[in-house]
Amino acid sequence: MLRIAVPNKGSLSDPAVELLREAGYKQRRDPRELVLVDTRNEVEFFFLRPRDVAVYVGAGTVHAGITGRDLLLDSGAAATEQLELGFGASTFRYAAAPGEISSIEQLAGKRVATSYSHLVDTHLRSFGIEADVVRLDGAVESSVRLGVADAVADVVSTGTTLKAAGLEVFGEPLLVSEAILIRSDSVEESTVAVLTARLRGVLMARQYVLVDYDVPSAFLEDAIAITPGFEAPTVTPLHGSDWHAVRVMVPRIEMNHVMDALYAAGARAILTTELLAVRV
Ligand SMILES: Nc1ncnc2c1ncn2[C@@H]1O[C@H](COP(=O)(O)OP(=O)(O)OP(=O)(O)O)[C@@H](O)[C@H]1O
Ligand SMILES: O=P(O)(O)OC[C@H]1O[C@H](OP(=O)(O)OP(=O)(O)O)[C@H](O)[C@@H]1O
Ligand SMILES: [Mg+2]
Repeated sequence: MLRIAVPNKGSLSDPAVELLREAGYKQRRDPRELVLVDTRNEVEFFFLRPRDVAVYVGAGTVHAGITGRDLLLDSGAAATEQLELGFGASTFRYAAAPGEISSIEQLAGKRVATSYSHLVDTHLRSFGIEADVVRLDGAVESSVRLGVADAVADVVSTGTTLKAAGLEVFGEPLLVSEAILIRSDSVEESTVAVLTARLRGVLMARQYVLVDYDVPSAFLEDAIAITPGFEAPTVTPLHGSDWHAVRVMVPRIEMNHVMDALYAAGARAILTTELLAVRV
């Protein structure tokens, strides 16, 4: 049975559960449940701390998991990024009190507080900088005000937490992160092929809509130029008339522009439909 690790709390937990549910997997209703067996899909889900997901997957006792790229890199686990999941976006950045430290070089000899000590150690070493990395469990933004560190390295999403702590980012981001599906290095890629295809299918269904329209044959090529689709749109002649029906996938964010352009090009009966899941 395939074993999958899922964050049991924090910002990745709800979107991860929602994604798996949309992909047809049974998911827990009670946040206290730690294990859930989906017999229909032959999958066992383990709800673990976000930081521990990569550790279990790296050990190979769990085949795959959902975590953040930043957490995977910090763990140093023997696991590989398999698929970007389109949520939990963040950057990982250095920050300090304004005017105190404004470049990575100035961190030499200073104390840097973080919950991601491996990631920060590795980054500083790659710049040849010797600094004292202070490992904290969370809420690292308070460490400067409380005199435990001179700078922090932490997850930044909206920047609200940093601002409230009176800190400003400096230097280039250490990395750009988002939620990812990871696979243990000790399992074949084929082990997680169905899981990956299902998740990719949900992500595509979220990004695309299905557009149907009728168009006079004389304007068919103009309309197809507006909606080229992935490979080619499905084109069907309409019975007893000089019109064609077209069905094509369109990126959701372009949907309204595409409908306007199709109408202007002579298309009519333009319908847009939500997709539930996709395999391409
Ligand atoms: N405010 C946020 N917006 C988007 N993603 C975030 C945010 N905070 C954290 N993340 C992402 O979520 C993951 C960390 O999850 P989270 O902070 O929920 O777990 P944790 O810090 O291990 O647990 P906890 O905060 O409960 O101690 C990282 O991949 C991080 O990039
Ligand atoms: O840029 P923002 O939108 O303000 O979000 C970033 C904050 O979110 C995370 O904290 P979390 O809630 O996970 O608490 P933690 O520090 O205890 O992990 C992260 O560690 C930052 O503190
Ligand atoms: Mg956190």
